[in-house]
Amino acid sequence: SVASAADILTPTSTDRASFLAEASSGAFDGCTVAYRTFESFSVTGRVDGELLSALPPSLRFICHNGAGYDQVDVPACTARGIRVSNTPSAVDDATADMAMFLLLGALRNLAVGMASLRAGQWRGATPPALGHDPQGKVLGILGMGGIGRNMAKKALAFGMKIRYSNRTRLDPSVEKEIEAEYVDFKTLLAESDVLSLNLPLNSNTRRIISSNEFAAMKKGITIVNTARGGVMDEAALVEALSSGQVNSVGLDVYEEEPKIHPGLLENPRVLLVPHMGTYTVETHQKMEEWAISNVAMALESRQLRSIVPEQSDM
Ligand SMILES: O=C(O)C(=O)CO
Repeated sequence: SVASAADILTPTSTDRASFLAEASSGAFDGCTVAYRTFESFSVTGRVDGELLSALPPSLRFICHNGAGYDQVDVPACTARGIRVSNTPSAVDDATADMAMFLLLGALRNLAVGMASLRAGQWRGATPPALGHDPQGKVLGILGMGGIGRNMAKKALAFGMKIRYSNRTRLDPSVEKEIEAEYVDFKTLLAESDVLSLNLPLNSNTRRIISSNEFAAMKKGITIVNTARGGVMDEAALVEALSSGQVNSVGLDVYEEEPKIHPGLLENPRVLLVPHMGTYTVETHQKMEEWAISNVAMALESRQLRSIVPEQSDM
C-alpha cells in the first residue's frame, strides 16, 4: 500500500496564504508526489506557477482525484517537469446519470414544482408549464469523451436521437454502437432540442457557449451542464432564458462555485444541483482508488496510470 511505501505528510493550512507559508517553510521538503482533490481548491486556490514555486523542487507528480483538472495549470507543471494525472472513466456513469436527471428534470419543469410543494403550495398559485418528453427529441452532446458516450447510451433508452460535436470524430464502429451522428458545432447548436455540455474546461473551451451561440440555437432549447460552469457564459445564459431563446436548463456546475448567479436562482426554469455529479459512495470509491493507483505507480515506477493528455509525451 501507499502508506507502507512512503511517508505521508498532510498540510495543516486552511487558506492559500498559510499554505504558501507552510510550503515555503520547508514542511513538504523531500516530497515527490502530491495527491489533491477538487475540494482542496477552497484551501490552496489554483495550482499555478506561484503555488508550484513554493512547493519543494523534489515534487515530480501531482495526482488529482477527479476527471476535470482545470484547477491545475498544466503548462506551469510541465515547465517544472511535474507530471499530472486525473481519474478518467471512473466518473463516467455517475456524471452521465446526473446529466440524465437534469435533462429529464429541466424538460419537465421539476424545479418549480418541487419548490412550491416544499413551500406548502402543492404545484403553486401559477402551476408549472407542461413539460416535454425526451422521446424523439434531438440530444446534442458537445464533447464526446467517456461521459458523453455514456450519456448517449442512456439517452438512447429514452428514445432520443443522438448528435455530437467533438474535436475529433469517433471511430465509425463506436458511432454505430451508440447511434450517434457527428455534426459540426453550428449544426449542433441549430438542430438540438437538448444540448448537453460534456467537455473539459480549458483555454479553448472557456465560455464556448456565449451570446452568439445562444442566438444560433434552436428556439426553446433545453441545456444541461455537468462539465464546468466556465464553459458557458452565465450572464448570457440568464439573458437567453429571459428572452425565451433557452426554455429551461439543468445545472450541476457554475462559473464561480459556490457562488450562483442571482438570475439563475430566481428563475423557475432553472434546475440547480450543487456540483453532485460524482457524489456517490461507489463513484467516490472508484475515483479514490484510481487516483491512489496513480500515486502508487509514481512512487514505484515513476510512471502514471493516467497522465493528462497535454503531457502524453512527457
Ligand atoms: O471529476 C470531476 O471532474 C468532478 O467534477 C467531480 O468532482
